[in-house]
Parts: sequence; C-alpha cells; structure tokens
Amino acid sequence: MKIAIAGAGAMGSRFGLMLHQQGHEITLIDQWPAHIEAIRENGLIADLNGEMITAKMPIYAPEEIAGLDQEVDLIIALTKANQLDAMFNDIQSLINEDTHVICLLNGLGHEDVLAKYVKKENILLGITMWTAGLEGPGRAKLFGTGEVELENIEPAGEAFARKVTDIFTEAGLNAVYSTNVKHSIWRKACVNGTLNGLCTILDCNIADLGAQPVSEKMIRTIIHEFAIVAKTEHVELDEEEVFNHVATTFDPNGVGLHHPSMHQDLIKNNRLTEIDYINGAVSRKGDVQGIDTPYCDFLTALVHAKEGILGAQ
Ligand SMILES: NC(=O)C1=CN([C@@H]2O[C@H](COP(=O)(O)OP(=O)(O)OC[C@H]3O[C@@H](n4cnc5c(N)ncnc54)[C@H](OP(=O)(O)O)[C@@H]3O)[C@@H](O)[C@H]2O)C=CC1
Ligand SMILES: CC(C)(CO)C(=O)C(=O)O
Repeated sequence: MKIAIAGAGAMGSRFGLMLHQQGHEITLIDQWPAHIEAIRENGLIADLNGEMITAKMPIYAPEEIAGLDQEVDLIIALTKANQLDAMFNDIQSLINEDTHVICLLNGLGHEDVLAKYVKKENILLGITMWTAGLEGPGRAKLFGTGEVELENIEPAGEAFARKVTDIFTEAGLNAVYSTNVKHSIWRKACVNGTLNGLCTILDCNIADLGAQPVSEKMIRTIIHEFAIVAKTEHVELDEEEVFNHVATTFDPNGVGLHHPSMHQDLIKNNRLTEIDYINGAVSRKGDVQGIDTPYCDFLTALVHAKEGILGAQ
C-alpha cells in the first residue's frame, strides 16, 4: 500500500518504520528541517527494542508535497494536535477520492479538522498505546509494546478500516477493529489526561507517578471529570475500569519507564504541549454544559504556566 506519514516525529517514525519493514511504500512528511536532513543523509536510525535498524525512506517537508505529483492510499496522521490543520492544508495534493486518513493523535475533536480536507467516509479514527521517542534528528528510540484500536466514522469506511487493521497487525502493530472508537478515544483521553499533564508538572516517568500514594486520588478525580463530560456526548466510561486501565501503564516492564509525549515536548524539547486538546478540551466542554471540572482546569493552567516559565515554543 502507498502510505504517507503526516508527522514523522517519534510515533510517525515508529509506524513508518514498522510498515516499511512489512514492504509498504512509505513517504514520511515532517517539518523539522534537521530531521529531514538527517533522514535524507543517513536514513531513519532506530533503536527498536535494543536492535539498531537503519531504514531508507523518502522524507519531505509539507510544503514540498504539492510539487510531487503523487497520491497515496492511506495517510496516517501523527502530527502534534496544533500542527494537524496546517499539515493537511499543505498535503492536499496527496488526497484523491479513494485516499483514506487515519488519525492516531492523542486528544479530542481531530475529526472536525480532517473533515475540512477528506470526505467523512474516508476518515478513520484510532488510538494507540504504542510509545516512541526521538533521541535527536533522524534517531528514534522505540521500545516496549502496544496496540491500536481503529474504526471508520461513517459506515461506508468499514471495509477499508478492516483492511488497515489487517496491514497494521501484519506489521506487528497489534491492531483491532473497534465497534465503538468514540468510547476508546475518551478512554485513551483519560490515560493522557492523567499521565501526561501530571508527569510533566512533576517531571517524572509514568512508573514514578504511579508509585506515589497521593497519585491515585488525583487520577481518579480527573477520570471522574472526564466521565461526567463524556456522558454529555453519550459516551459511558466505567471509572473503575478506566482507572485500572491507567494503572496498567505504571509497570516498569511495560511503558512505566516512558516519559509521556507531553513531558518529551515541554521538559525535554521546550515545545508547547497538547494540553488544550486533552484536559483543556474537557474544561471547555464542561463550561458549555455547566459542569465543574476543577482538576482539569487547574492542570491545564499549571501546564500553561510551566510553558510560560520555560519560554516553550
Ligand atoms: N510519543 C509517544 O510515545 C506517543 C505520542 N502520541 C501522540 O502522537 C502524536 C505525535 O506525537 P509524537 O510522535 O510524540 O510527536 P513528536 O514531537 O515526536 O513529533 C511531532 C513533530 O514535532 C517536531 N519535533 C519533534 N521533536 C523536535 C525537536 N526536538 N525540535 C524541533 N522539532 C521537533 C517534528 O516536526 P515539526 O517541526 O513539525 O514540529 C515532529 O514531526 C501526538 O498527538 C502525541 O500525543 C500517542 C501515543 C504515544
Ligand atoms: C504512552 C502514553 C499512553 C502515555 O501517556 C501516551 O499516549 C503519550 O505518551 O502521549
């Protein structure tokens, strides 16, 4: 399959590499000039669970795409949330009537952005528990295991969504076809709404957060705020089940030693975060519905204050 990775940072590198190893024709797209230069010169260099791999894949900046005369079967969206709109604006020439897009970004509401560029029957939404980090331009560190859940947003997209499930699984990405991806997205948002902001403010990894006796109350309260807001969108979250799901990430032999992507953004790379698309989105939705979400409000404010103190860009 001809696949473009829109946002070939840490996670885009993982998906690009694993699908490339399975024989798919991958085009990476990213706007970090040093990353593009490094991959063009040396290939993508990845530490994949301790094995060093070099993969040669074409990589372009978004603004180079219009000049390519190329269309693809599938675009995997893995930008940061605040980059999604600009990326799709730049890469429209890749999209034809049959091109499907799968969005694997963390956070809520990305389908509204994608619908500006792709017909709804060609949009797939997903979540992933895979992790990834960049150690520098062109160098990815990929450890642990994970999975993907995905679904079409319109019934007409089901056959293609099932096909994507199969090719992801063949590539070792452990995909399952979901029959309620909206629920999965809210459930994953609870994982990010608890781990990402808290690990960022506390400057710790997931295992360290999980090991603190005071963490359980904070995590349960945030999950409760997500659950009452999700209910207004007809999504029923079982708070106990979601807490247990979040707690599975504390295991140092699983993803416990991972610093969530928000920590990588702000603490490691001094970049603005996705907080407005996670806890901030719940606060805004709560405001509209007249529901108080004090923990989400406070965590969003703390992360923004930290962005300001660190001069993140
Ligand atoms: N990392 C993870 O473990 C996980 C991430 N996710 C989600 O996947 C999506 C993509 O995240 P992720 O892959 O982590 O994003 P990255 O930060 O690795 O990549 C996003 C973009 O940021 C830029 N960038 C990254 N590092 C630097 C740097 N040091 N200096 C300058 N620019 C840099 C790159 O382009 P540009 O110049 O365009 O900014 C890149 O395309 C997000 O929605 C995230 O929440 C989901 C599960 C796990
Ligand atoms: C790995 C996980 C689940 C941790 O929060 C994630 O999605 C991220 O790092 O953004």
